Amino acid sequence: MIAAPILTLRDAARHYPSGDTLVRALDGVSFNIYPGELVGILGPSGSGKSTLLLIAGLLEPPSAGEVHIRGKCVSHPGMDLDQMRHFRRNNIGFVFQKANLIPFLTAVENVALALHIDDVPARAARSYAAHLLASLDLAHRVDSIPSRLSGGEQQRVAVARALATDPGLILADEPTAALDSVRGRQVIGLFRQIADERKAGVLVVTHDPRTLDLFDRTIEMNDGRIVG
Ligand SMILES: Nc1ncnc2c1ncn2[C@@H]1O[C@H](COP(=O)(O)OP(=O)(O)OP(=O)(O)O)[C@@H](O)[C@H]1O
Repeated sequence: MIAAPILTLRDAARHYPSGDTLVRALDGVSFNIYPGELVGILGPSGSGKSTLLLIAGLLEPPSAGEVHIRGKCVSHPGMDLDQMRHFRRNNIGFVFQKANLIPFLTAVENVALALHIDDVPARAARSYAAHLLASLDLAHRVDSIPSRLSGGEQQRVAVARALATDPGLILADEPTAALDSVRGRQVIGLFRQIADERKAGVLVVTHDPRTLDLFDRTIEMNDGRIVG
């Protein structure tokens, strides 16, 4: 039996007014992401990749169309923003180009913070955060502040933070752009492992052709549409 999709976009569009015209940043996009899949989003600058992540990540409602998570409609043009925030916090982890860690907190504190927001008691949050960091080969770095970590280590802490609430869906916007090829491959390798072991769906915007062999498939964008 084929598993149900974790994420579905159905004719999703996002338009921005610009003077007298409308910029069609996303122009009617439909696809499914299944649990355990690692999918790359490719396309030239301005093709709509980041907009697609904004809509799929429930950070903005679409101008038209729907977003479903595990078969439930969680975003459409009239959707309540508080409800979208609720679905986002319970289902989605984000990783960005820069790790954006809080500079005066240690690695373990940065990860545990994601759990404090969900009212997990401090000791349990710290213990789970340390466990997550250890699973990403950062056991020796739990008490280091970000400036003592390499770029690759900082990005692995950001991945641990994204995993803290055990989301079924991970969205990443150019997570390897600031890393050398070896560290970039490690980060995509980590996403591969997360998809395989946690059965999360992982969607990664990437310009990095060196890691494409690690993906199950790619979605190619141009002018706000899927072209391949
Ligand atoms: N808030 C906004 N207001 C107006 N236009 C926007 C807005 N956000 C995006 N756009 C436009 O929508 C189009 C798609 O932008 P988007 O950032 O999604 O592309 P991208 O493929 O992620 O580009 P890049 O690879 O350069 O990050 C572009 O023409 C952009 O200028």
